[in-house]
Amino acid sequence: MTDPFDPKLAPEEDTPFDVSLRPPDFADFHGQEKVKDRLILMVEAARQRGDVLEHVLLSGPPGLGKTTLANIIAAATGTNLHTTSGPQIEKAGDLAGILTNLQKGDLLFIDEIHRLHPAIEEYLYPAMEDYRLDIIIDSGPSARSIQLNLPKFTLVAATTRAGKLTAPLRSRFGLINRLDYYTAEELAFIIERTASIIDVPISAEGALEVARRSRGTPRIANNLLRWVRDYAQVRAEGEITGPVAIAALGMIDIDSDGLDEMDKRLLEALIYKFQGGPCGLKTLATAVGEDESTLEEVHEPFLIMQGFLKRTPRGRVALPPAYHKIGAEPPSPDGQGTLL
Ligand SMILES: Nc1ncnc2c1ncn2[C@@H]1O[C@H](COP(=O)(O)OP(=O)(O)OP(=O)(O)O)[C@@H](O)[C@H]1O
Ligand SMILES: [Mg+2]
Repeated sequence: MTDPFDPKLAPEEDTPFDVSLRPPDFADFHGQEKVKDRLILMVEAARQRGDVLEHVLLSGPPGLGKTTLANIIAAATGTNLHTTSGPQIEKAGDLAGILTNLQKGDLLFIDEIHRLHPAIEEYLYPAMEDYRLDIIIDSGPSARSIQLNLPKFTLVAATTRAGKLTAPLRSRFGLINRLDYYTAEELAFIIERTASIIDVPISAEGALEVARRSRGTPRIANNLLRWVRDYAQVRAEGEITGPVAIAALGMIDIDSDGLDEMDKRLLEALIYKFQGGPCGLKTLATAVGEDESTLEEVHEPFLIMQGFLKRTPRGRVALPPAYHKIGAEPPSPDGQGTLL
């Protein structure tokens, strides 16, 4: 059952809350040091040469800062940012409209680029490589191809599914950056920053307790913080201390590892219904009543990173910590299951 108060159910779209919390520049963007260093260097190199920045791909699970970084890159290069997304570009004409509207040096941000239609993707290749658009007008015998020259622009693309990108598209990016989950310490820092923006007192211990339960994800950390603030205001003295954070997050069934109800349901299904796996994604998705892509993009990467689950060619397999998490006995190493 879904809990209507689960802050993780807050819309994925950026709410005004989200926008006001977005770090405006590299200095305010905490964590992802490697990615940040590379981007800062690229921006500086382009600036010194008076050139346009190379195309950049940002990949990684939802809520880790891809859109935020695109905005920061635009601010750092002092260029106009045009934002669109894979599913929004339905026809080649939509892409042509966007590209022909760009001015030299502009930054085009395409979110969810893995959802771009393959036929449209092909128009993007010459646009990215040679700043040229080949479009076909008319159809049948009178079909003609015309070429338009585009201004030199930078494509910043984001994807939660880097593996789904075609090789030709991937090879056209100067730099591919994978964002990783944040450590609890990094998230605690981000939480303290957010707390000061929304003006709620928080202790170091309180920030760390929220951070540990945030699945390595700043968006979740900010959402949980919002809930903990409400709790602290109504049930405590207003300050978020360690015990206040623990009690607040316990009330919405977020456990000490940040696992939510769907994560636990997934592990339970895998262990109790499918004897710990291997179990195919489709079967698992049906068993827990969740969409396959949500399991694959949101729940699994975190469970894998935490060592609860592994993906094998034959399907998903539960690892010993998963059994402990749901209070089941792991199978003995000799392969004789002791489950039932
Ligand atoms: N490094 C960071 N420091 C501080 N806040 C951050 C950081 N990264 C992300 N955030 C916060 O988390 C929120 C979500 O980030 P963002 O929208 O950039 O994620 P995303 O990777 O684009 O997610 P999606 O894949 O769902 O589009 C932002 O509003 C921002 O406030
Ligand atoms: Mg985004």
